[in-house]
Amino acid sequence: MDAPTTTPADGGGPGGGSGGGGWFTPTRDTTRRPPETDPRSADPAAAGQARPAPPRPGPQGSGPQGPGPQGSDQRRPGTRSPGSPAAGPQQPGPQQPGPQRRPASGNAPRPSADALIIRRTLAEVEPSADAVTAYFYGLLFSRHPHLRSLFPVAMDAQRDRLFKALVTAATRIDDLPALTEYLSHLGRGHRKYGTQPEHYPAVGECLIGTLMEHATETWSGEAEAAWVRAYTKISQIMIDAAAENERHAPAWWNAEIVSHELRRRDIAVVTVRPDQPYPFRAGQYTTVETPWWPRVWRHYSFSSAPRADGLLTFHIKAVPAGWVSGALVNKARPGDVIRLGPPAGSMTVDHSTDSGLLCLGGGTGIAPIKALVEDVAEHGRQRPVEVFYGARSDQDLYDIDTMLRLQKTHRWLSVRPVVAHGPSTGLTGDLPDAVRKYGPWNAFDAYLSGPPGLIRSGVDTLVGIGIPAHRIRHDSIEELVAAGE
Ligand SMILES: NC(=O)C1=CN([C@@H]2O[C@H](COP(=O)(O)OP(=O)(O)OC[C@H]3O[C@@H](n4cnc5c(N)ncnc54)[C@H](O)[C@@H]3O)[C@@H](O)[C@H]2O)C=CC1
Repeated sequence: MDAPTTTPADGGGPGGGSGGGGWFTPTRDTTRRPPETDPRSADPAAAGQARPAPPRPGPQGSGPQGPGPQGSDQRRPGTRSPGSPAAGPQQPGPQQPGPQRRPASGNAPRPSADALIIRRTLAEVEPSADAVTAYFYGLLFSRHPHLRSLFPVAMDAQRDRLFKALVTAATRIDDLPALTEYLSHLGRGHRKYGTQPEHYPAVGECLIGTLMEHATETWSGEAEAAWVRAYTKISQIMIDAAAENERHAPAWWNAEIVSHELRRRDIAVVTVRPDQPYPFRAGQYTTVETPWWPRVWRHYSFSSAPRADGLLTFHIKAVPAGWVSGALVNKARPGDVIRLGPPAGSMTVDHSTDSGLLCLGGGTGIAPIKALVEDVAEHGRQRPVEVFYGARSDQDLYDIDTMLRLQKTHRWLSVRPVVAHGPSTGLTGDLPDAVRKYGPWNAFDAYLSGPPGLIRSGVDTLVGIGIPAHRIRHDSIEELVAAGE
C-alpha cells in the first residue's frame, strides 16, 4: 500500500522507554495503546543515556553472516520484497497489498526528530542492504538459534523483506494511524509463523547491533535512542494486533484440496476446503504454504466470492523457479492439505454506492475480478460492470469461457478480451489503451489486477482519462513485485 502522505503526524513517543517496560520489553496487554507523546518533543539524547546499549556484535565485516541464498527464487532482479521487522518469514503486508493509492500532498508535515534520524540511518545502510540484512540474520541466529526454525530454509527473499519493512515503517513513523494499519497487518500475519512477544526483544537487539556496526557515519547515542523508541513502538503495535486477533481467529487454516483442474500446462484452478470457517471478502487475497516448502508463503487472490459451501478457489500460474506456484500446479492433488494465512487486501466492492465497476484483469489477475463480478451479482444491485480481460494471446485467455458465461447470465456485465499479440477474436493491443477507447468512465470505480507493469500503466491511463486516484483500487504493486509468483 502506498504510504499515506497527507495524515498529520500525531504521536509516537518513546515506545517502551517511558512505560517502564525496559529494553524492548513488549507487553501482551491488548488494551494498551501506543503512547501519545509527540516524538518531536522527545529528547532522544536523554533517552539514549537512560537506556543500556545492546552488546556490540563484533567488528564490522567480521560479524556472522546469514545463510546464503539457497535454491531458486522467483523474484525479479532489482526488486525488493516487503516483510517484517520481527521474527517470522515472508509476509504479505501489503499489502500488504493496500489497494487505494492516495495522491501525494504538497503540504506534508515536517518529519519528527526521530523520523529524520531513522531515515538518515537507513539512507546510510541502504546501498549495502544485502550485506546488512545478512549480518542481521547471522547475528540473530547465532545469538538465538531457536528462532531459526521460524524462517524458511532459503533466506534470500526474507532478507529483502526485512529491509523493506523497516523502510516502510520508517516512512510512517510520524503517522500513527498509517503505521498502526501497516504493522497491525504484519503482526496478525506473523501469527502463522509462530512469532511470540518474547521474540521481539531478540530481534530488536540484533537490529540495533547490526545498525551500530553498519551505520558508522550516522550512528550515535541519539540515533540509538531513536531506533529503540521506534522499534519498541513497532513491536508493541504488532504484538497488540496479534493478541487481539488471537481472540477470534486461528493463526492459520488447514485446507484440503478438493479439486485441481489444469487449465493449461502451467495454470491450475485449485479449490480447497478450509478446516474451519474462513471469512473473507471478494477481491481479497491470502497467503498459502504448501507441505513441500515449509515456511514459504505466497500470496494468491481468491477467484470466487464467499460461497455457501465454504470452498475457496485460486488460479495458480507456475512461474519459472516458483517454488509454491510450481508445487501447486505440478504436485498438488486432491487430498493434499495446504495452509492458509488470514485474508488481506481491500480491493473490495463498495456496496454503499451504485457506481459502475471498471475492471482490468491481466493474466491470472482475472481471478479476483471474477470474484468481484460474483460479489456484485450476489448483492442484487444492477450496477454496470465492464471487464477488460488482458492476455498475451488468445490461448492465454484461460478463463474466458467462465467470464463469457457470466456475461450471458448478467445483463449488467460486459467482458472484453484484449490480447497483446493477435490474431484474436477480441481486441488487440495494450489493455489500458483498449480501455481508453471506451467510456466515458467518470461514473465508474476502477479495479486493477495483474502484473505490476500492467497496474502501473493502467493507473497512469485511468488517471489520465480523469478517474480520480481515490477511485482506483489495486493491491500493492510492491507486494505484487515481491510476491513474484
Ligand atoms: N491481485 C492482483 O493484482 C493479482 C495479480 N496477479 C499477478 O498477475 C500476474 C499474472 O501473470 P501472467 O498471467 O503471466 O500475465 P501475463 O504476463 O501473461 O500478462 C497479462 C496481461 O498483462 C499485460 N502485461 C504484462 N506485463 C505488462 C507490463 N509490464 N506492462 C503493461 N502490461 C503488461 C499483458 O500484455 C497481458 O495483457 C502475476 O504477476 C501475478 O502475480 C495475479 C492475481 C491477482
